[in-house]
Amino acid sequence: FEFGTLAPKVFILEIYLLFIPILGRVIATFLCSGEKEVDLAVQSAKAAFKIWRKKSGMERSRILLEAARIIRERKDEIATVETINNGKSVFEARLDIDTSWQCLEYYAGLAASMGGEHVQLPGGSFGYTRREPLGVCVGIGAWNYPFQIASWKSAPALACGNAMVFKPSPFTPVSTLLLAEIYTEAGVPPGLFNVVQGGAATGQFLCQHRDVAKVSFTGSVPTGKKIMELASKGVKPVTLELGGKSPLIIFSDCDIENAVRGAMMANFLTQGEVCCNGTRVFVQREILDKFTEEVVKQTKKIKIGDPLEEDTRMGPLINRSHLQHVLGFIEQAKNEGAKVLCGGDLCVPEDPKLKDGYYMTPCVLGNCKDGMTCVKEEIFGPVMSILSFDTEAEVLERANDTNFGLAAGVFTRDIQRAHRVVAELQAGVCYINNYNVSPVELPFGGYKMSGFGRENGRVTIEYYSQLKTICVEMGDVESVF
Ligand SMILES: NC(=O)c1ccc[n+]([C@@H]2O[C@H](COP(=O)([O-])OP(=O)(O)OC[C@H]3O[C@@H](n4cnc5c(N)ncnc54)[C@H](O)[C@@H]3O)[C@@H](O)[C@H]2O)c1
Ligand SMILES: NCCCC=O
Repeated sequence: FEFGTLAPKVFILEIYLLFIPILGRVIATFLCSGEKEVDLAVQSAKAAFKIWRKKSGMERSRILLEAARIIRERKDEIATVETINNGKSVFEARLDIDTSWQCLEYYAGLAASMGGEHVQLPGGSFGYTRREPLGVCVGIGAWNYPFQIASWKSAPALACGNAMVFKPSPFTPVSTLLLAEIYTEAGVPPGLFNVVQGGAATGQFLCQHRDVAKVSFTGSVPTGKKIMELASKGVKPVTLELGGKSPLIIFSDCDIENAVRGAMMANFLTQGEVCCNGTRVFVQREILDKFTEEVVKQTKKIKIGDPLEEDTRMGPLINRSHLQHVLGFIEQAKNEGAKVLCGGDLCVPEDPKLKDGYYMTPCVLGNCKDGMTCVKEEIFGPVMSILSFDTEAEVLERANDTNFGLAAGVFTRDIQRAHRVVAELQAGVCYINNYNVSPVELPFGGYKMSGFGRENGRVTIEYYSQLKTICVEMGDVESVF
């Protein structure tokens, strides 16, 4: 809940109220970091960077492995904090924490093998390249995967020898502090991973800071554009992990049970508040009725309620205004001719203590058409839109008809068709016969307005390092003068 804004260059403290979505009430207030605090954080990261960059890859690797070990050991505690802060089921939060320590382990594994190449030149001369860190990197996160986002950004950054100042979303400020605590306990130099709290103004101070070498951002497209603009003023490289409206294509020759499970995974994790969700579900006409019937049946079975209970699979949305925003999309979908096949209502769980939380029933919309708002815009809530199609060529054209390009999925038993279709899909991450799995060994990121740069996978090393070329002369200088 943001109070006012901070005009650039004017130092006014903002106060944030921290709501707990499970109960719908304030559990804390905190002050945001202003220009002065941001500068202190960057300066302390800069001092830590001087020590860290001198360490060998093996030394950095050992510390990252120790941090990964501590995260594994504290998994339940971190997952509980994440659930209280975000509202996602604790079952799911534990999976997020798993991909977090796995990410640290993965980049610990790469840290020691980072290096350049040696090139022979005429006359015994030679050249070589060094892969060097960038300096102080900034991470800015969204509220849907707070701990995971901070881990996915900091692990490759630190493995490459950088320092990081991270700003979580003001809606979910807590779990990143645990990550900072863990890095410190694991042995990183003080200040190497700093956390500043706040909203847009704090984020702007970070992006504009002259000692910041790079900005890695996860959030919405409109904010991504602003960040790119700010960073361009200092010619700072940016990674943008932005929103999506991804297609999931279900061909009639698929294994229907798997396709239904895939569609559920593609739409209802974290209350549907997932960037890469496959919310445009294109189903081939021959199996439309059967698929729809089964998806609706499964959706109605999702247990909504206190996300700290083991068998809950859907908790509250992040806050009241977002809940209203999502319900507004459903109202508009009805007005535009979509049919609510299930859900889409406010939900008051039986437990009286949850009565003020931000719960809704997961929704499946039928009779959807390409031009409807629910099909075109990112809803970021538990709302699946089902569309029918007849041919492969037609569905490809329609699937790609969007400015977003984060993810896409296809379900079919025809292996040739599967690869032919994903080759044509304009999306950074494509799934064949599954959806929303995130192995950290594979790069993650978008095409088109869903952003650029990647997280995870070997390639991300290139987004957190720079290449130096050294040219060595073994003979005399042959001057042209
Ligand atoms: N592609 C991905 O990996 C990915 C992952 C998670 C979420 N997302 C996207 O994030 C969005 C939801 O998250 P959100 O509501 O937190 O997004 P948001 O853009 O509102 O905010 C994201 C972060 O940016 C900060 N911020 C806001 N304005 C800023 C500014 N002018 N300068 C600097 N920082 C600023 C916010 O405080 C927050 O920390 C969705 O669109 C979703 O698809 C993308
Ligand atoms: N598990 C990856 C989710 C990132 C997007 O919100």
